[in-house]
Amino acid sequence: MTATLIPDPRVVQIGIIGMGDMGRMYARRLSAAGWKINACDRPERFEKLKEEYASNPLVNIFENGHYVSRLSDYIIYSVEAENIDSIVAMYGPSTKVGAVVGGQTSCKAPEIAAFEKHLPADVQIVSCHSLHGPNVDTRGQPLVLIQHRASDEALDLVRTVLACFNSQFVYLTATQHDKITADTQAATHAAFLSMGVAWHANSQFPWEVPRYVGGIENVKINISLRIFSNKWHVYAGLAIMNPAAQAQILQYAKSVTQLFTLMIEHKADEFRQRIYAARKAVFGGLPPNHELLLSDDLLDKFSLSNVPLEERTPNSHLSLLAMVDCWWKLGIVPYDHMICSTPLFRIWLGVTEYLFQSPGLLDDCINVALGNDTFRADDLEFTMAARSWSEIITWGDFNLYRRRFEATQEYFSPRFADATSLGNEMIKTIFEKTKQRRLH
Ligand SMILES: NC(=O)C1=CN([C@@H]2O[C@H](COP(=O)(O)OP(=O)(O)OC[C@H]3O[C@@H](n4cnc5c(N)ncnc54)[C@H](OP(=O)(O)O)[C@@H]3O)[C@@H](O)[C@H]2O)C=CC1
Ligand SMILES: O=C(O)C(=O)Cc1ccc(O)cc1
Repeated sequence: MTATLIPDPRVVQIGIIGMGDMGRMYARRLSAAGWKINACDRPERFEKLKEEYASNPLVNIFENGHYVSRLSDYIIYSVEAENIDSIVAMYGPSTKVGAVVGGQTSCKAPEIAAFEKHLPADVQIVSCHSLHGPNVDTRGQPLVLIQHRASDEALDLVRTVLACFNSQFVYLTATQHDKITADTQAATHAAFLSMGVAWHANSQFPWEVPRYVGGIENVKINISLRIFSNKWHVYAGLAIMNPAAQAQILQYAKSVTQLFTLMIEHKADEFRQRIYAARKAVFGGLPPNHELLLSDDLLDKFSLSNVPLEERTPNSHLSLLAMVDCWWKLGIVPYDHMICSTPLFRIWLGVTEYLFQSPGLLDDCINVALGNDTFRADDLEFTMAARSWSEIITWGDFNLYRRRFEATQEYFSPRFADATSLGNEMIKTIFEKTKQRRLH
């Protein structure tokens, strides 16, 4: 074992290239645990970043990734997925001899390809992915480690450094990672992105609208706003750069369109049979009388709305019916991926389970979908939004994705602070509640 691989904070230096939301979160937690950090963002941010970290003696800011790379024993690229190749091409050849390199991007195929292409042969590759956003408590959350081109000692180094997160390590190959995260994240994000765009298109702030009152509606609103408060490229990257994700978003849009068409054609039997078949495929394997992941009481606590609960209107829940239909059509059993799931996915699965497994609720929802026009205009906009996201992602158009995302982001931005703090509470409560089931 070389000296650079001794996992000792007095010897090992950690490099972080990209001091955005995730890079900063890593720098904060790792330096708090005593690790010495060398970090940079774009050269034009050098002075400001240096000033910002002046009071933290364990975080040394450098002008660019060359300086970070030549000094550090374990380097994490925490940059936009779209730019990973050009950034590794730039700084990779400056990597310290024998160092370990990894990345935080959400789709590993392009990241690993960039490492293989641009890193010197003596450099080892152990990649990582924290399966949660930067403001979530890292404790107990899945943290994927990918020992791609690396000795067991190199993996040990990464494990020792990241141990201070108290996350749950999940060991995968890059290919397994991309398949599983596509299954958990792609269609989940498509659903929430479509809700946001649909509300925007209808000029609604849903928390002001009486028909969006109640537990499930709270989740839709909080999570959708949470996604729109994040950076567009996080979602664009993992959807556009992961081919498995593209196929799933396409299927989600198809499920939404086909179910909506059956609704407006009043094809009640066909609609009902299809939903029941989807329920059997996705939830049929659960033991009888299993405990639900979520309850309405729990979800009612997290509301942005002042509208009284008594005014609750039953919803067609097209977004949720289509989610289960989509899982069924793709042969995905979402419970298989709990060990590698993000908070949003767990919540979304909890809500779908609640709708499909609470006695009577699914039939109420099917009846509303077929016979009640209250949500027709919303469902029409939702269908169009789902189709539009799917097209943008299929075309791989980052610019159009950004424009579509940022227009709706701006519309909702006044409520992001409230939605984020409520969303954090919701994630914390639901995380505690679902701990048992999550790990099985
Ligand atoms: N946010 C999240 O919830 C999660 C994100 N991820 C992934 O982690 C990665 C980082 O995400 P996040 O922190 O949210 O995104 P940010 O946009 O906040 O951070 C990326 C940072 O890298 C900077 N950067 C770009 N080019 C360079 C360069 N040449 N040298 C140094 N820095 C550079 C960016 O600058 P500029 O903005 O000017 O381009 C930006 O400050 C992404 O790949 C994302 O998909 C993974 C898990 C969760
Ligand atoms: O929980 C989610 O799905 C999020 O939206 C946060 C997120 C975004 C990107 C990732 O690669 C991992 C987590």
